[in-house]
Amino acid sequence: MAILLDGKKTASELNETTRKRILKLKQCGIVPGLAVVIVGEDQASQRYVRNKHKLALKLGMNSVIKEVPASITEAQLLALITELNQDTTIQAILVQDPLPKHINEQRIMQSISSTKDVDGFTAVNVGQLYLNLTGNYPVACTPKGIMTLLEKYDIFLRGKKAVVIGRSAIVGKPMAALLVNAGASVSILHRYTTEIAEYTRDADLIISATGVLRLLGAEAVKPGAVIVDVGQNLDETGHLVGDVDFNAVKDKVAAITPVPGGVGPMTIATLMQQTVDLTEWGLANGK
Ligand SMILES: Nc1nc(=O)c2c([nH]1)NC[C@@H]1CN(c3ccc(C(=O)N[C@@H](CCC(=O)O)C(=O)O)cc3)C=[N+]21
Ligand SMILES: [Mg+2]
Repeated sequence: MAILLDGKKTASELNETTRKRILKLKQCGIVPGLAVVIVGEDQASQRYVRNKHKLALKLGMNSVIKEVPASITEAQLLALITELNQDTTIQAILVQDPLPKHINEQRIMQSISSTKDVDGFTAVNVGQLYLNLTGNYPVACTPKGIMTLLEKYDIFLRGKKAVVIGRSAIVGKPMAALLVNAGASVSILHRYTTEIAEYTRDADLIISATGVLRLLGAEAVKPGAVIVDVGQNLDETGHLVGDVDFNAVKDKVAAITPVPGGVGPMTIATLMQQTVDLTEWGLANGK
């Protein structure tokens, strides 16, 4: 059986550090504030947002949820973001993806102040990541959380063959940038890749973020590979599972993230970590 990359445990350790940082800030009269904007009533999104809210409160931060109907106009949503950009009690803003089709998602995400962009979605923050600049800037929470998890388990990346499946702005692209910056050789696969297994069979590290049930089985992975599963799919029995056929690969690979209890909790813990980062960075700039 492979080593389980325990995201639940690693996240709770990270959350403990975050809680202490918040305690210190509060002793100076500063309370980190996270605003989460949720548009419409998508079931999964509502559950994620509730979980984030509960954790934020537990760690002692100020958590604000802005729930708006799916019928909101783009102009109204832009006005809400402007309001949050100017709100001095809010240090971090997250607009829950996906947004309704009548709203231009990029226009909304790019309207978030780059100094409050806790997801690292704005062009200036993406650019800093891509250029591997040193200094303080937020990075997309799921890929950053994955890097924290790989580090925790001493997974060596320099010179390794990594395959990222999925090219989204939220996971695949920032994940690939982080891995390249860490010295891995990275292939980004996506819906137009004709033969995924051609790449994954040779990979030392596979990050799958597709939402396709059982995308990868035993024949698609190399013995001793490390598997990170970002998928959140429901199987035929209604259980939450990833993209990878866990039971089929677990005795072949060296390490694998479980779903649930792998990447998901790391994403939320990283969101909390970066809310405190943004708060502290704002202080350093005298804001
Ligand atoms: N602006 C934005 N930033 C995001 O980071 C973002 C987003 N929009 N939209 C949706 C996706 C998805 N996402 C998840 C976070 C935690 C779990 C998570 O905690 N999963 C648990 C299971 C939770 C359950 O019970 O369903 C686990 O895997 O153990 C899952 C998915 C963040 N996202
Ligand atoms: Mg994709």
